[in-house]
Amino acid sequence: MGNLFSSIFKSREMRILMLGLDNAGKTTILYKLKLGSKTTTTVPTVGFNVETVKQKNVTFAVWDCGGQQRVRPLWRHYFTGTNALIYVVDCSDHARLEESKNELMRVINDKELAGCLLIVLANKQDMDGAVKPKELIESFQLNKLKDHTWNVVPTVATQGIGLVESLNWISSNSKDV
Ligand SMILES: Nc1nc2c(ncn2[C@@H]2O[C@H](COP(=O)(O)OP(=O)(O)OP(=O)(O)O)[C@@H](O)[C@H]2O)c(=O)[nH]1
Ligand SMILES: [Mg+2]
Repeated sequence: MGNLFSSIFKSREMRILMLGLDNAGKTTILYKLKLGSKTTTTVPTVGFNVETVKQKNVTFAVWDCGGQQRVRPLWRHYFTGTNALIYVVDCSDHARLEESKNELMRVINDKELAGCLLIVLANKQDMDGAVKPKELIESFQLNKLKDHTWNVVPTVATQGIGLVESLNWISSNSKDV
């Protein structure tokens, strides 16, 4: 009985790594999740931000790394122990979709991220001509990913649309925590 009780009510902790090109909306997402309706302005991240976000019985430690090209080599230092990768894409930035895809493939195939969940946020859906999740799946060829459970969620970070749903998808699809 004690075990049953604790397995139902025990709070879980998950380590979340958030990556994506500069200007994708990562820091906006982090603080929207942390602060809710309060609006925040962001500056390009040099280094990282980390915040804990509680959602139901899960505590997410969300690591938001700067995406500028010169700081991308730092990403790998945050891989160890990651339960889920949130990869943020600016869907209005057609010119850099290919670059974004290439960075994702480089990262997700790293041994340190073997078996972690992948959720791709198709962000900036409020912008005219934004690439839709279906098109993103095709251009990123996500169906070729065999070693990761993945999902694509449409988001508008500035309005908080799609963010809590993304955390819920992560907690309900994680096996080992
Ligand atoms: N229209 C629109 N703008 C957004 C959205 N999400 C973020 N932005 C804007 O995009 C810009 C960049 O957002 P950040 O959150 O700083 O981007 P970042 O991914 O953290 O960038 P780096 O720290 O340089 O890696 C800001 O001006 C945000 O207000 C969105 O869903 N729609
Ligand atoms: Mg940032």
